[in-house]
Amino acid sequence: MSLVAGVDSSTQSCKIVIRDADSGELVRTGRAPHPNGTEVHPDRWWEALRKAVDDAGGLHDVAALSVGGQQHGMIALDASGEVVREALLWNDTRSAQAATDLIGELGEQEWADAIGSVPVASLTVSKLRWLRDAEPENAARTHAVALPHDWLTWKLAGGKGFDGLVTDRSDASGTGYWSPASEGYRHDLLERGLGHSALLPRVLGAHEQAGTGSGELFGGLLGPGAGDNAAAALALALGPGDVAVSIGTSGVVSAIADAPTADGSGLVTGFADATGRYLPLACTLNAARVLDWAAQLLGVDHRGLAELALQAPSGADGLVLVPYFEGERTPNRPRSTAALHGMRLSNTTPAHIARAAVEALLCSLADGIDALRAAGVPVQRAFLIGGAAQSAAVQQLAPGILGLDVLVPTPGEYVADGAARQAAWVLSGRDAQPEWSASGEPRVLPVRELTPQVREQYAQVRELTAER
Ligand SMILES: Nc1ncnc2c1ncn2[C@@H]1O[C@H](COP(=O)(O)OP(=O)(O)O)[C@@H](O)[C@H]1O
Ligand SMILES: O=C(CO)[C@@H](O)[C@H](O)COP(=O)(O)O
Repeated sequence: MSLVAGVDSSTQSCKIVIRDADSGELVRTGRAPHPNGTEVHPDRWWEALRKAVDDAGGLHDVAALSVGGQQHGMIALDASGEVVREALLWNDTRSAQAATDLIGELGEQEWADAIGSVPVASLTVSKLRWLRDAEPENAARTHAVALPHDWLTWKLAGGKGFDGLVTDRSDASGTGYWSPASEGYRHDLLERGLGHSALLPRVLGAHEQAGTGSGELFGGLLGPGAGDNAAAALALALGPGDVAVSIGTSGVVSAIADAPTADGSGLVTGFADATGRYLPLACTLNAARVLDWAAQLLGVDHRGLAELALQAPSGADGLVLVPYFEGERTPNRPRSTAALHGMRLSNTTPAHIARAAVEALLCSLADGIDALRAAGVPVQRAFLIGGAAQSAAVQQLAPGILGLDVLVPTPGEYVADGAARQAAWVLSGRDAQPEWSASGEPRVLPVRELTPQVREQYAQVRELTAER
């Protein structure tokens, strides 16, 4: 029996799954937390990976490993491979003005045609422009630019020299200087951001080997890895009409497409997937943490929050939360704040507030699904994944608000699973992906009653927020 490992280095934690390479059967798992904040030294991610590996009982018997990770994070490396400054994460919005400047120079549709997406604060190219303008000395020292999953794969291989710095097309497509349509880097756009050229990771094919581990933490075969959403799509084996709805720190709706998208409105980012196809996606900054906020405010745990939310009526008697606590990316409102509308003495009970929080989260994801449809992506059913997908209230309200049958796969780490599946693919040396039979059938939650009034009252107040 050969074993493979998949890593999810996500915003809040590092998770690892170890599975049988042939059947996909789960053998063991591990996890470790990441520090809070939107500016993190990559060494903290390496430390968390080491702890997660320990927690999983080590990698001594693992033949191949791939890393999936949070997308877009800017890791600037100097000529000797040292990190120039803390990485700026996908949800750091200080680069909002830089994104606006980049759009002003080229135009929305021109960016979408060039790289599949219109720059927002999250994209790496906007963060590099911020670095150029705010920290010119750090920009000048930047010799190479990597993403979180590229850097961790490189560290596993020993972290020496730049020949081993590799990435895959899914994560490259979230940088803002790689074109899914032409499958190549746009060095001109990198230079437009950073102000000078820099070395970029080599983009590997979907199941191409990325070398071997150095032996310090892992000595087996390394896969190319993937952006987290592409890794989850690999694990779910999404088909036409399927949408993955991921509720982690980010709220993401994504689908597999056979052709690249170029949405000049900026609502849908036209990324690549981890199999050679495409992954149109809409991503919000406010998802699981909206429920974390509500639970903390009301002094309950997540089970208690779900119970409260299910006690209140649909629409929370007109109490509507606009959940832009962290600013927002989709729609692009980086300076926005959250707002609670329609407050009356009678509808501000804990149950109403809990209900408004869950409805706000689902309405913002439903807006993302509308944007996918408007970009020509067929949408028929939704797979619910990510930490907050386990909320009973989210599960119960999702079909009515999303207007779709919802499938809840067996609780698990779908990003890490997708990375493990990629590792098995690399290990097999075959062109076809491994057929894994081990994952159980998802639970189907059919649409019983549509609740369009919840989305209508949300749409009425969605624009009414103060700037930070
Ligand atoms: N039962 C639950 N109900 C609501 N939220 C939950 C539940 N379980 C976990 N979460 C939340 O999910 C988030 C972690 O999900 P995860 O997908 O791992 O995030 P990320 O990928 O961004 O690190 C946390 O904010 C956590 O509080
Ligand atoms: O920015 C995006 C997608 O474009 C996010 O999906 C990040 O990749 C972070 O994901 P989580 O850690 O929240 O799952």
